[in-house]
Amino acid sequence: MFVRIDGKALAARLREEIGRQVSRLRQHDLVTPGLAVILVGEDPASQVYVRNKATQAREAGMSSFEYRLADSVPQTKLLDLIERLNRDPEVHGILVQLPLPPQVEESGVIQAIDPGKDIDGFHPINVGQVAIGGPGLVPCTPLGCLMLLKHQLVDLSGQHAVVLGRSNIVGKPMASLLLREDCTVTVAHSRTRQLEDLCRQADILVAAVGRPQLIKGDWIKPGATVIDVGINRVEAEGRTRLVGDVDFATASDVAAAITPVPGGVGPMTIACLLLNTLQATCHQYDIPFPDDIVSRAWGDTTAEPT
Ligand SMILES: Nc1nc2c(c(=O)[nH]1)N[C@@H](CN(C=O)c1ccc(C(=O)N[C@@H](CCC(=O)O)C(=O)O)cc1)CN2
Ligand SMILES: [Mg+2]
Repeated sequence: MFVRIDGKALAARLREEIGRQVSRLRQHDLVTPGLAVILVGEDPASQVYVRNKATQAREAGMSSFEYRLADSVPQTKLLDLIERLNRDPEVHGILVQLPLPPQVEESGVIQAIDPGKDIDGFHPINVGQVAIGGPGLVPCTPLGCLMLLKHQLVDLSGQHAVVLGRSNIVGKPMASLLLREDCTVTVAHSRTRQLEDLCRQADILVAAVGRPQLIKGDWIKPGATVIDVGINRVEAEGRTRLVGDVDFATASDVAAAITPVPGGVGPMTIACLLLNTLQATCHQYDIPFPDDIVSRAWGDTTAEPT
């Protein structure tokens, strides 16, 4: 039986459980987790994502601090703000929404964030921890993908996972996380030869290439589990529609399970951001982090954050 993996519903349940944990911290007068979000410029999609992050943080009982900077902001001003937030005791998680305008150098900005408050998990210290299987903050999109995979499959050991895309935000950390689950991992990208043949060998296919509906049903192994990370806006018949990197209609005839777009990975990204904020807060206050939070939310054996 084909399964449409309902990331939207699973993310809502996870956010509810995070909210319960936040109110537990607040009831005991321990701390109110605080999330600071920095947006540079006026990219319409980024504005929506930042608004959703702030709203969902408040709904979970967290404090939310939003900083909107002009598109032309000098790098030094952005770094000064990050430095101030690093020292602010009411802020436990900091993120800078990507993409950044061309005059701002992304890696310098990411490295300015205190690794303990880097709830995006983009700082080289957290990237390194994910790669060596150590403690640290895991990037939200691959963490959400892993949770959806474990919800669907429970045990990933021995599965051949093909990750399409090698970005620092999704492809590379996704490959590290799947290796930690004892998958056999292949990372493919724009220069990979015989891409279709490779995809057909995948028990697990994670598509993060940003090419609308590139992956058709005949690229997929029968019974595979497909995670679609793509968020592509396409114009059709005078309307804008959101589609993934996977052609859902043909893929659903072949795959066992697929995440839809919208309503799959995207909502999990923001739920995992709140989870990372809770984790960062607990760590900063030496409060035990409730390791079973995902299974509490979903009532199953799904992956726990690391
Ligand atoms: N600092 C960061 N920047 C960016 C990240 C990130 O994780 N950290 N990821 C993306 C954008 N992103 C979060 O920031 C994000 C993208 C999409 C969604 C989402 O819920 N999508 C919905 C559809 C929404 C729509 O209509 O556009 C869905 O898939 O159902 C959430 C978060 C790049 N930048
Ligand atoms: Mg690529």
